[in-house]
Amino acid sequence: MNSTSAPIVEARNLTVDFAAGRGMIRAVCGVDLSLKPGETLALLGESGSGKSVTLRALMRLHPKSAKIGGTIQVDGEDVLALSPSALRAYRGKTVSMIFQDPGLAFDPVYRIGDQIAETVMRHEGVSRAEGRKRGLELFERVRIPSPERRLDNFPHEMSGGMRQRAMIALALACRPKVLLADEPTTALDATVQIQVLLLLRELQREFGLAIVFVTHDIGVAVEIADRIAVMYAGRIVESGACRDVIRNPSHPYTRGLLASRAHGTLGKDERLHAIPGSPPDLSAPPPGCAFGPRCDNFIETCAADVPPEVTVTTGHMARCFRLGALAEQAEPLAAE
Ligand SMILES: Nc1ncnc2c1ncn2[C@@H]1O[C@H](COP(=O)(O)OP(=O)(O)OP(=O)(O)O)[C@@H](O)[C@H]1O
Repeated sequence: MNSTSAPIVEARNLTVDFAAGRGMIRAVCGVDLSLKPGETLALLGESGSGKSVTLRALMRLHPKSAKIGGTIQVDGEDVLALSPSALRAYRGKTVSMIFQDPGLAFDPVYRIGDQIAETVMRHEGVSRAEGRKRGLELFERVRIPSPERRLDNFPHEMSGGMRQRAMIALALACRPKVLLADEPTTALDATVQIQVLLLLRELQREFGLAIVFVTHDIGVAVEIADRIAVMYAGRIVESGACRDVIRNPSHPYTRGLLASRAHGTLGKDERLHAIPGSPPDLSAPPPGCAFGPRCDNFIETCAADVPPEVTVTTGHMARCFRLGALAEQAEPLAAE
């Protein structure tokens, strides 16, 4: 990663609202994100915290009914102002996405090699043979065994781990600059998960990709990310370099995430049992700090206002009125 280069992804004061009954749900409230080429940012938080909605907004994949505010600049383009044709080029050539379920990326009735070739042909105007050649190179690169033969597979003919690799190949087919990853390893068993994370790290170095990686698993975030942004109820409540956030977790929610992780590997449904209570109903969020009702350090001020960003150390911030008091109680957490 080049620490002096300008950001390739920059979102400012991003908001996403959905109509819900007679009111609105604010799923993303004033998120700021900045990412340099070759850098990985993990968006970490429990279910419903707004991670996927944020990621989809960067891809402009939110439903038409959603109302989006703020600004998104990617590789110098104003993403929210792209015309339909510019948006088609943007998706694939500038930014690409991988999912937990490769079924979202592949059409089950076409051979995988044809789908990769079609994507390259559509974006780059090359011949089918060229598209196929790119597919073969990518299958070799993501280490799919017998790549020539595997290109002729239908998606259901591959194992879960192999389909995940094929989806990564498809996502990289047009050499994007930014990869958006929505829990791509969550459904895989632990060994395959590590292999896919290592592969993503290698590809990132090779292609200089910037990656935004959504996960509910702090262990996965530590494995893949340079920086971590912790989301709660649509806001980033803590962010910083991975080592700073892990060594000195400053928001009570981040501490809860780390404490729950310290109890062992958690399944998707049993995560975060260490934090009592559940996230707020976004159609009627509590006043002030949304984490307040679950927080052991709650004081009246917390219900009065949304906490501002407070600097913990350079490049590390948390949104909490109690940072000073918490720092005094801090015990080093050895989660690395
Ligand atoms: N199309 C939609 N219409 C209405 N509400 C939505 C829509 N998509 C998401 N939401 C709401 O936005 C909130 C944030 O959802 P989001 O999927 O971003 O959470 P997440 O942190 O990615 O969690 P998960 O890991 O479960 O996907 C949730 O309350 C969700 O119900």
